[in-house]
Amino acid sequence: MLTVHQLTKTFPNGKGIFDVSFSVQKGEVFGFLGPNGAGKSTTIRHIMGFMKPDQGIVHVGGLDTWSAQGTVQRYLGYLPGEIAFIEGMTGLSFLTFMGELQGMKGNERRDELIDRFQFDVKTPIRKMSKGMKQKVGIVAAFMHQPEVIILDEPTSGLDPLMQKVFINLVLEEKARGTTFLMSSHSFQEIERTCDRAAIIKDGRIITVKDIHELQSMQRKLFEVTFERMVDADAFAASSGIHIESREGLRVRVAVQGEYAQFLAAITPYGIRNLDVFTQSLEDIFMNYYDRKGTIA
Ligand SMILES: Nc1ncnc2c1ncn2[C@@H]1O[C@H](COP(=O)(O)OP(=O)(O)OP(=O)(O)O)[C@@H](O)[C@H]1O
Repeated sequence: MLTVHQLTKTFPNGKGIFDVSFSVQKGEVFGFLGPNGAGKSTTIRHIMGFMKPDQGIVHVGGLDTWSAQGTVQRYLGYLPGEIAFIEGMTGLSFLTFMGELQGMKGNERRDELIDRFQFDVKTPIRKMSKGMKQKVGIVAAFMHQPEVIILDEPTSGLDPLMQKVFINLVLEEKARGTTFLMSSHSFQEIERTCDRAAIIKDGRIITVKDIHELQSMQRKLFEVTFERMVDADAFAASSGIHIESREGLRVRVAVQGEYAQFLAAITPYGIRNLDVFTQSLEDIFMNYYDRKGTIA
């Protein structure tokens, strides 16, 4: 449904994207990850047909997004990283304007989405918080029910409740066969929605991974606070457990998949508290990259 083939764009300062290739199947949710300045937005702007590549091509539904810009736009929904709203508009006047551009028939879906995301459409956009503006942008990307939706950091600025509403909306659209490309920093969002994810660093794709493979690479850090110092000492001396750090009664253990072994190792002792920290998605990829030292 979406093919990015050997896409290259070099800016005058030497930065840009280089030989970027991946494809997204119909009904697939594809995550696009990478640190700041990695090239996510530049790739997305090419996918949208806003920039002419130096080399390479982007196809959506078999059409070249640069040369067939006008036609392709009708199949696409887009949430930019930073939305440029037109001065003086309210949420509703912006959505009406966008609906007309998209040739949208009927406002039922739009109004249903406004209702779900719970915001006052009559508020002037310049008076809206970042989160409210983001909600307007999400409604604009989804309301015309496009076949392909491109989202640049969709949940930035949304509170946890609204992040859930968003995730459910993506899953619902995915079930209807909508194709997604989504840049994100949130593991939860990627884990709950994506089938595969690519990471880009310094303008180059490092790897494309199935989400289950990604989950199995994820390390969790358990922080165990023991009741007694003697227990903490005994646990810290157990074999097969990877101790990250220790401060008195508090021991931090890194666990990657071997949960049963970890649970068996703490069971004999009195535990005052147990906390768990999840390694960020970027850390996983960065570790993977550092370990391999080569492009996978
Ligand atoms: N129009 C431009 N002119 C010159 N350099 C640019 C231009 N647009 C982007 N860049 C540079 O290209 C690189 C990739 O930028 P891009 O905005 O695509 O990154 P990103 O992955 O979206 O980052 P972020 O997570 O911060 O949004 C950066 O080094 C950026 O400074």
